[in-house]
Amino acid sequence: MTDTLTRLAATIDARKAADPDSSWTARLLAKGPEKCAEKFGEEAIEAIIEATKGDRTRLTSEAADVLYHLLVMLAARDVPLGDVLAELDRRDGTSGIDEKASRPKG
Ligand SMILES: N=c1c2ncn([C@@H]3O[C@H](COP(=O)(O)OP(=O)(O)OP(=O)(O)O)[C@@H](O)[C@H]3O)c2ncn1[C@@H]1O[C@H](COP(=O)(O)O)[C@@H](O)[C@H]1O
Repeated sequence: MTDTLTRLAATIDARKAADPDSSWTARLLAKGPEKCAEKFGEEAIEAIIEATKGDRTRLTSEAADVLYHLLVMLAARDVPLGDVLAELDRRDGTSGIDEKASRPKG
């Protein structure tokens, strides 16, 4: 899973210098980070719709779209996937319930 995402992130990074006529990623990146973020939001909503309906096949496909567009959005803002994975590693073993309870009240 991580290998797949790392490979895809590297492909997306390489597309920063590609021709928008031959690469969908390059075309998306050329539209700017705001458009990439908007596109990610659209894909997330499509995944939400399929999750709500309960169609596992369509949800799988939409989830793949979400992950691809998440990586494009991160690339558009020069946030390395490695930083996100490191943040997940940092959280590993900390229950969300415990983390929430430890937040300052107010
Ligand atoms: N994983 C993907 C990937 N997932 C989705 N898409 C494209 O994202 C686009 C989404 O377009 P739309 O907005 O029309 O999507 P949609 O939601 O399906 O369409 P509607 O419901 O809105 O009609 C489609 O053209 C998909 O083909 C992707 N394009 C590229 N990749 C990966 O990126 C690599 C590089 O691609 P290029 O940059 O095109 O060389 C590829 O080898 C793939 O590994």
